[in-house]
Amino acid sequence: QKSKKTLPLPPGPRKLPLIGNIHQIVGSLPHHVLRNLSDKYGPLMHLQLGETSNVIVSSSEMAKEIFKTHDLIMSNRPDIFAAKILTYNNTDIGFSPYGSHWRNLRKICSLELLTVNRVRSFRLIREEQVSTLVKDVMSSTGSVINLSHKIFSTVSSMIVRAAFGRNSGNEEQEALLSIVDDIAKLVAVFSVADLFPSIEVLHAITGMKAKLGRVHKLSDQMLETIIRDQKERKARDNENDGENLLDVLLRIQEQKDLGFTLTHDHIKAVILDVFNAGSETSSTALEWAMAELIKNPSAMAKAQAEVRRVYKGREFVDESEIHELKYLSSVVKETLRLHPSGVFLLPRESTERCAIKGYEIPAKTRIVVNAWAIGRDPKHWDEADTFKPERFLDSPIDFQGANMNFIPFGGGRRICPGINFAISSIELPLANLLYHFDWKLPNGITPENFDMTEKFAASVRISENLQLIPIGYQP
Ligand code: HEM
Repeated sequence: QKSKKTLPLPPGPRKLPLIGNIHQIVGSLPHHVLRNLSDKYGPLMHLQLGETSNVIVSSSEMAKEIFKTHDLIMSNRPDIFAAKILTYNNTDIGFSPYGSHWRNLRKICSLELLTVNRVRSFRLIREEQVSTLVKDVMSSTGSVINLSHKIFSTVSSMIVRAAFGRNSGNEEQEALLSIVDDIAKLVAVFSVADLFPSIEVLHAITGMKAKLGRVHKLSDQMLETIIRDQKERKARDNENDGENLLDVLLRIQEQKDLGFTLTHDHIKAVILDVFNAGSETSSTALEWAMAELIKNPSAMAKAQAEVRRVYKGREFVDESEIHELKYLSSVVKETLRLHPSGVFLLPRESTERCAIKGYEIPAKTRIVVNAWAIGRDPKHWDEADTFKPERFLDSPIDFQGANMNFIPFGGGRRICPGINFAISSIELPLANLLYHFDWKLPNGITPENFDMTEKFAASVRISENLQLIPIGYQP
């Protein structure tokens, strides 16, 4: 829809001088706050937050306008101070401005780094980590365990090993994951200074600048050590145990016919992206899948019956038959519909003005898509708030962003390039947790009063850690 004359901005609540609508969005669960506001002002809503102009998208029809009709001019990311410092001046994939550098990195992802074959090549790593998880849980059968911790450590170990191979020691891994956790919190934190870009000194006054500088220095030192060690090891051992992600990037860097330069900093930025984009998101999804199955015993029984039938008599659920677990795969989809790991995906920024449904979207508007609200829209989902994996059983809806009612991985040009990686890291541990164990709630808690309250952190997680009792299952 092209129009020359300036149209009105999308509707939104009344704005106060200077702060605009900031006071209206403060609340513990911003995805709920924004959905409630959108119920009043519409699925394309304008909010002025300090100096920044924002459009909040809360329906699949409007998401289609962003990710399909206007995808080309909606594929930039806003400049976020924390991200800029931590991602080597936005030279990673996730925060890179739309342009040739970003295109080069995406090409590396789709041809080398995150291809189906590459993800498949990490099968052994996943199976080993999940086997460690099963043994660990088995040793506590009958007593209460903190399953959330075990899930996070399993998924992160899979990612660390895929990135750096088998040799990174436990201490190094712990230190790295703690930095990644700090980074996630710093980027997720609602930074007032980002809403007033003209007042640069705010970043220093709020203490953000110093904090970011410290974390960046630590993460940089750690990446330097890992890269140096890996180069030395390759030169020394000449081992050939399959390429990890860092190997791939170092090899590509050497290629002379690339047509662009992949610098040392770019490699660090991309590796950091894989951790930041991959570990918390996949762990959170797995945690919610277990929580929903505990809350819904009949879905749990169906998922367990399926995996116990397909893997009957086997000691371990490996990846050989995992594609046959149709119900399990629907459980993962239904989990991501109700609990997308990034409730607002990653913010976009328009590069040119455009018109959507008769409203003006000026250039440099931040576009925030409430994927959580879209996944629960009663206009498109029957019993929208109910966990019903069956709805995906005979449905063609996949993760690739073709159906705008289901966009946990985003859509358009900037859709998540790690979908295969993510789904493999969620399905295998889930299948094993269901095959080897029955699960009970402690202290007289029943599925009915099991608390599913959310908390807003780096991603939206279940408020309390999953405290559950595993009971070893013998076929
Ligand atoms: C359940 C797990 C995951 C979820 C829900 C998820 C979701 C997302 C979303 C919503 C975006 C923004 C897309 C957009 O702007 O339209 C994104 C971007 C991204 N994701 Fe994922 N992701 C997951 C796992 C992973 C994994 C495992 C990796 C890598 C191994 C990864 C790598 C990335 C990267 C590099 C980007 C930036 C893409 C760009 O800006 O061009 N993600 N992800």
